[in-house]
Amino acid sequence: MNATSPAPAAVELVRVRKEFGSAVGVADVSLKIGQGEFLTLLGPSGCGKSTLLGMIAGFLTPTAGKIVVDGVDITDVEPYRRDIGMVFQSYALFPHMNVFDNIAFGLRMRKLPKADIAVEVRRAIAMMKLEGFEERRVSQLSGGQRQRVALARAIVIRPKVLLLDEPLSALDKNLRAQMQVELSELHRKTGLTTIFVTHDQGEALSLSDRIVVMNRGEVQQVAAPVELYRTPANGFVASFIGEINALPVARYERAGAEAALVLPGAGRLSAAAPAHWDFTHGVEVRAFLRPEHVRPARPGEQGPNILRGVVAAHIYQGSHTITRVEMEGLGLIETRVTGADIVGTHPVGAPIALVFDLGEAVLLAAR
Ligand SMILES: Nc1ncnc2c1ncn2[C@@H]1O[C@H](COP(=O)(O)OP(=O)(O)OP(=O)(O)O)[C@@H](O)[C@H]1O
Repeated sequence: MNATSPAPAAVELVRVRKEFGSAVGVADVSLKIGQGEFLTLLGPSGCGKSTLLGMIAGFLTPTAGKIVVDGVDITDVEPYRRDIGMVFQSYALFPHMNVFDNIAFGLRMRKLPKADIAVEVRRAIAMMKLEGFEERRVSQLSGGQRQRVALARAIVIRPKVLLLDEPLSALDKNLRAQMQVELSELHRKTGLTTIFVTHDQGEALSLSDRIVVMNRGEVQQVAAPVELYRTPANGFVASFIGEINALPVARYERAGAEAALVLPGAGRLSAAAPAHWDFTHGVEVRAFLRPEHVRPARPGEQGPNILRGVVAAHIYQGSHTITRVEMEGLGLIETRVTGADIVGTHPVGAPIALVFDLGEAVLLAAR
């Protein structure tokens, strides 16, 4: 899906706002969600994700603004009339009912004929791979199975929009990874417009067509995962998505095709300026550089962009090691190297030289 111009909007939020007394939970959010799009609301705790989702579902009334689904203003429509399926972290299933009855609940409320209910429930059961569990009580299921029942219950009504509020956060790491794949498959098979809430950036990056990064009730950036990772719009997004080194404010110098940063007390870094670095010579900028773009210098290596520091810590992560280096004028800088050799070659406290690949940095105007 295109990051800037989604297909015809399935959901449109127009200056949606929610105040709780004097506190602002969601501040004037406008957003178009494309038909069939998998859109994720991502942000730290308290940024307003659940409040925004609650307003789309109809559990919360906006203080101002409008919510439109398939061209119809539903701002004042009761939740159960919105044709929206919802799954929560806590499952919210009926523990005394069996799997079949849990999934059939929404269809019975809609007074569908019994035979149709059986057909639809069987379809949802097959889609969520729950065959054989129809008669089981929910209390006799594992966490992953319960979440699959919750998903089946949400999709069985053939909703216009599927809302998922941290549905995987109660699951352990392996099950979570497996359920991510299942969610992806479910989305592919149903083509349902999906709005997913998470504070887990890895989950957001792997599942979404587009991600909405929120902070303090406000949208910081809306973009496809790769675009968000490579070209974050501001310091908050840069620091929130993936690991990144935020360098101190520096002076930007430009001479022909070469750009340089003069970092007070640390030195100078330079690069062939990428085309999008259109800063004026002499302005103050901040550079953000991922750990994979900072590497230990080879023994005896000379050249530009090499700065020196002292190893502060190693964090061994299996396939790679994150090494933290204390650098004068820069503070702690992280480098990411394959394997664990660096732990032996550069023990904590040893001097180390790092090569900065400045051309890969995200550069933002310092304000
Ligand atoms: N019923 C309420 N009364 C007062 N303040 C509220 C209420 N619900 C939410 N808030 C506030 O609104 C802001 C947004 O909350 P919200 O639950 O939407 O955040 P979130 O991003 O979903 O967080 P989390 O990831 O922790 O669930 C927070 O500052 C929260 O304290």
